[in-house]
Amino acid sequence: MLPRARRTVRPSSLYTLRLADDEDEEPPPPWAAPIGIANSIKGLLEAMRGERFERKVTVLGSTGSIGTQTLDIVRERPGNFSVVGLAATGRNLDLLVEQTREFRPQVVALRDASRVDAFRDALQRANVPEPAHIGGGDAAVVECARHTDAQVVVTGLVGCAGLLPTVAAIEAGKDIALANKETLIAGGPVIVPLVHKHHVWMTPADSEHSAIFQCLQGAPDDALRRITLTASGGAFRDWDVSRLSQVTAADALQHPNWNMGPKITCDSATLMNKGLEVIEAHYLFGADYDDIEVVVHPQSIVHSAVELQDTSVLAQLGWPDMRLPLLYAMSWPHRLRMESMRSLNWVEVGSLTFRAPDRRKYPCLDLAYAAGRRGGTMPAVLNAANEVAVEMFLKESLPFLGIPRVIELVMSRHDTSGWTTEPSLDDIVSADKWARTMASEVAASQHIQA
Ligand SMILES: NC(=O)C1=CN([C@@H]2O[C@H](COP(=O)(O)OP(=O)(O)OC[C@H]3O[C@@H](n4cnc5c(N)ncnc54)[C@H](OP(=O)(O)O)[C@@H]3O)[C@@H](O)[C@H]2O)C=CC1
Ligand SMILES: CC(=O)[C@@H](O)[C@H](O)COP(=O)(O)O
Ligand SMILES: [Mn+2]
Repeated sequence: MLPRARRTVRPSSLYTLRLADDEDEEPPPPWAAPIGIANSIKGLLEAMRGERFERKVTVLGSTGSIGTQTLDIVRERPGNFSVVGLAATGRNLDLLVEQTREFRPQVVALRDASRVDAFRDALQRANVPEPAHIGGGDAAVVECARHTDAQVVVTGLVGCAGLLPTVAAIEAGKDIALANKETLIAGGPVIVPLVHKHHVWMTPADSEHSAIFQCLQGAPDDALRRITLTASGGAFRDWDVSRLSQVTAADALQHPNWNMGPKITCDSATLMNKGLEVIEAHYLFGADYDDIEVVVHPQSIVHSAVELQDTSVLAQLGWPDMRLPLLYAMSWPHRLRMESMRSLNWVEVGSLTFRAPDRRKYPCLDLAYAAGRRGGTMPAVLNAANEVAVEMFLKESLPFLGIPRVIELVMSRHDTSGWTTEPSLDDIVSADKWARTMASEVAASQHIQA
């Protein structure tokens, strides 16, 4: 058996990125190996060159929960951040116009091309100068993601729709502040090597992965022994499992601690969000699935923890406020002060409690572990089936308990002949497409609806 250190942190971990050797490249110099040294060198070089820390940012999903909080950061730290591009669907035109007025992006993309004319009209009515580029459709979102001037792309759009824009941004040499976890779940086998190839940084904005990332600063890259992801337990954490057959979308959207978009809020209620985060942690930190555990922590103050080889446990704490992980993802390795962010008050927090997740109540968690362990295109299939099932549940055309049933059936029908653990982007995109069709069919069946 391999020593534990070798099993837990593989060289494919994203944080050996610039340190990892491409096959035809020199192996990394010994000084480059520990993450802490690499971080301080990056920050030190900037300081030695007398550079002011400034980053040009593109925000994909600018009108959503992640997008608006990212722009709150830009608003509060204009000396450090400026906006190059904004992308949204075009559903919320007023907000997009207001963001264009305030942040003066060079490029705005509307996924719904039919909204472009209305956007131009609204800009004119509001006396807002037109950005240099306005585009519509999926291709425009991809163009926005790779627009020349941006250094960092914050991925705040929802679902696997983030995959191709993220690939384009990486290929264009942008650093990625990753909120859109579905992209890494589905595309991990392609995204991880691509990040290495293009020597970009992918910093996690998801609160748990940001916590892990923060705890690993300064640790040698073979130091990680185990990851503990904390879960709030979602809307139904205090509900008896017997009541879940009756719950509505409105019930599922009552998150106890976080104010987020509808899709992720529903994922929190099924614990699929945590399942997706297990797979996300696997790709980001190179940890084996056996070394990633989930605990329910109803207060959402401890955002996750790592155990190091010597059993020392490091955790990151803070109020449930996404601006902190977003700020760190955008400014790493710097630490910027935000006056609007409140210091943690230990006495106000009072007690921190932890318990094991009820696996009967949350079958999505085990489905995600199974998909992650299978690897290849199975996580893409899990994710796509979940996206379809959640959308149907939110439209009240699928019962809550139908969500895991749909996912399990679609996974069981995924053709694994000619199986590869290293699928291409095309393989992933077709698996995603197949799973969506299959999920819609399966979800309509009497057996699932019962
Ligand atoms: N919210 C949070 O606190 C957290 C979110 N995440 C992840 O971040 C991502 C975003 O979540 P959240 O902000 O809650 O979602 P929201 O639903 O609040 O916002 C989604 C945003 O993406 C836009 N959008 C959706 N699809 C597309 C597309 N195909 N092309 C361009 N823009 C698109 C929406 O535009 P429009 O407004 O026009 O519809 C909106 O601006 C998800 O992957 C989620 O899992 C991770 C951790 C925490
Ligand atoms: C804020 C964030 O990162 C979310 O992913 C959050 O973790 C959701 O809460 P749950 O712990 O309920 O999934
Ligand atoms: Mn999270």
